Amino acid sequence: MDKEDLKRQAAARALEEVRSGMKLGLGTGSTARHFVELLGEKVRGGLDVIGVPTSEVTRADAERCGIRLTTLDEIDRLDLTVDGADEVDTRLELIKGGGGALLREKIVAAASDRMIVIADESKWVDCLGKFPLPVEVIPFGLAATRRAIEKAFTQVGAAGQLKLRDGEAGHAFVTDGGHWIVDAHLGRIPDAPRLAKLLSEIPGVVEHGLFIGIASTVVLAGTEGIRTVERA
Ligand SMILES: O=C[C@H](O)[C@H](O)[C@H](O)COP(=O)(O)O
Repeated sequence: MDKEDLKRQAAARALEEVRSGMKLGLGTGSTARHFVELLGEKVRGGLDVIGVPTSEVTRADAERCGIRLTTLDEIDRLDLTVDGADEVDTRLELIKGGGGALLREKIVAAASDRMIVIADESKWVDCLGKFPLPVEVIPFGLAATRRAIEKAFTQVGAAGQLKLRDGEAGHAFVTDGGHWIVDAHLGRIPDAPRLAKLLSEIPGVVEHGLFIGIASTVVLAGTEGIRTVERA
């Protein structure tokens, strides 16, 4: 069984939580794409749901799958967001943003009554940080923002290289929101909740990939089967 099979299994389990009439947040990434595709099959079979996509890529996938879409300007709350993660720790805190969608993902997840994270077992970690932490920034004053981010790392006892994410043709990667991303190769994040707070206070930081206190449930698919972990 390869990793894509595991991702699809996790997505299928999350789909069991979806009922007609639900307003859904549709995540971004390869695991969330399995959920969107499986949801599309159910929609074509008569399931009546509406979704808010967390990226332009997911919008295109959802439209291709025939899922009705709306925005958070049209509806105020979502019943459930289903999304992937780059890392999930034992407290269900997350690193997200490996695909650059963290800002819209966090806005949508925060507007949802529940967030189910779907992942293959490789995403489950004891301590966040081995995956580089994405930090979404604006280009203006970037050197000052980088210095402030590095100071925040020091304050939580973390350290590592901060790298501007490359896009196409040698330009910086640009998010759906028109911002840039710096990835922090920290290795370990000793106090993720405190780092999240410190990063959020930096003027040039638009958002960061630490999702603290947001995920309700994680569905992990592994070679031994599927495990569901609820936030304590
Ligand atoms: O920006 C991308 C999102 O945060 C994804 O949910 C995350 O990177 C996980 O993606 P994948 O399911 O492809 O590992």
